[in-house]
Amino acid sequence: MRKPQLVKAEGLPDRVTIYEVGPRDGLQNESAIVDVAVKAEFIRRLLDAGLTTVETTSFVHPKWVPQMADAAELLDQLEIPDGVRAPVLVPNERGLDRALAAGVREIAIFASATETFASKNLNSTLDDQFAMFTPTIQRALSQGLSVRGYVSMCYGDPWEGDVPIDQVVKVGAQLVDLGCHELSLGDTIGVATPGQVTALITAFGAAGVGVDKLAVHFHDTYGQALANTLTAFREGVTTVDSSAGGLGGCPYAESATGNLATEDLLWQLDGLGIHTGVDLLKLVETSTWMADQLGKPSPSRVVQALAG
Ligand SMILES: CC(C)(COP(=O)([O-])OP(=O)([O-])OC[C@H]1O[C@@H](n2cnc3c(N)ncnc32)[C@H](O)[C@@H]1OP(=O)([O-])[O-])[C@@H](O)C(=O)NCCC(=O)NCCSC(=O)C[C@@](C)(O)CC(=O)[O-]
Repeated sequence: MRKPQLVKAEGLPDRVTIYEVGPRDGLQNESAIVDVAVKAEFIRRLLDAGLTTVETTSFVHPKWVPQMADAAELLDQLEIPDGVRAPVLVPNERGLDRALAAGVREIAIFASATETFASKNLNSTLDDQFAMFTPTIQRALSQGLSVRGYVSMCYGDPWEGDVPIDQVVKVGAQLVDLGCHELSLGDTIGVATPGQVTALITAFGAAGVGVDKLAVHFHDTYGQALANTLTAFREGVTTVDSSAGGLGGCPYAESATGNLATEDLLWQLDGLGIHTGVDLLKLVETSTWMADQLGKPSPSRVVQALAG
């Protein structure tokens, strides 16, 4: 299999953690509901490819996202090896109850930076969403779980347009204050450009949330995801969300397309000599297998170039 030529560049980290979201962010957006056994096999293959952080599913209301209704059954079919992080998305205390019953050790809370998306995605408001998150995070922490926080619509919102940077920072800083160990900045509809990325990371730094706490999460709607990710690395971020095969989207933001593909990210990181511990060939095989299961080709450019 072809590999990128290794040429290092200045000002980049030596290693990066890939936070794989394909089984959750990817499969939540498939119109057909994927069989639970296929989901479990997908996750096993991702782990076998060397990914050590895989967001497996979500404990949201099954009527809101029927694709994730099998969360408990899926976790029951998985054995998570020592040293692997397998977080799940949880919006509220009911979701936390279900996650705890399934033996989960890490959850991810997801907040909106805009009023409209808080209403559409959480049936809440910008302020009231914290009435849901606060007791959920507090109880999760008291049970020894670690909690990641997402902020969605950081760089643009399909209904409200530009999103004030202060509004994003306010929501994110509140999540960190509540005890989130990591904050993932979501470009939910894939509109960000590199200048925005630098500005947002800088604004978080000024608010006391340093790059050691930040992760980036780009959708690739306008083809900017890799440029944005590289910008974030140059700013000192070392955790990046991506989705095997470029699966993804958000059912409550119609203009959201697939996430940054993990293979496209890996091609760049391997070329730059940045360590991830992930085997590109195995990942391409996994995404090709998953594309067969879904009956449609992977949107990842690297999967398309290397498969077959
Ligand atoms: C937040 C809610 C639950 C509010 O939904 P709601 O209808 O306002 O909930 P409620 O609190 O009023 O409760 C109504 C009923 O739902 C039940 N209920 C309540 N919660 C749960 C639960 N967790 N699991 C199961 N059942 C639940 C609850 O028990 C009650 O049952 P009843 O008493 O009527 O029998 C709903 O809006 C929801 O589930 N939203 C999730 C939407 C979602 O999953 N979106 C995709 C993920 S976000 C994303 O993709 C973006 C991200 C993270 O990737 C980053 C980026 O790209 O930006």
